Amino acid sequence: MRISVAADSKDGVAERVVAELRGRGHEVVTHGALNDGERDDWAWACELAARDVSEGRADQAVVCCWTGTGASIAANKVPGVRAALCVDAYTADGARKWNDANVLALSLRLTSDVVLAEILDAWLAGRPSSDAGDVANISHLDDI
Ligand SMILES: O=C(CO)[C@H](O)[C@H](O)COP(=O)(O)O
Repeated sequence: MRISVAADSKDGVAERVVAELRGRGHEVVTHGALNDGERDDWAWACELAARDVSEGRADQAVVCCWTGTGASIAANKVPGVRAALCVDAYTADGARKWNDANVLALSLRLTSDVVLAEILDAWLAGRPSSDAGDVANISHLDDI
């Protein structure tokens, strides 16, 4: 897959996200602090990654900030994006299975290297279940 990754800092697991995805064979596009000289602004960088998904330049995105909250809020402002802040593999699996989430939000502070690998395994293996059809019940909010 082609996956956009945004972060407002290289702290924590930011660069590890990119390495883990590339190591799994994915094509990675980076935004924000992951690119030398680019803005280290979470709202700006995470919007870019989310727009890559909504405008078809990426299949999925991973958005990161220190807490993960701003990253998820910024991404969820973009129409067609369903960003889920995931703290463990169970949440990541549920986000794909039940919410058909297309953007993974992570906390750079909270996510350890080990948990990151578990989250990515679950996220990348996850497929929307029939329950994910409930997502249609919120799609009208994209127009607001
Ligand atoms: O977690 C975040 C937003 O949700 C940011 O990473 C945190 O606020 C730090 O940002 P800044 O370096 O701009 O103060």
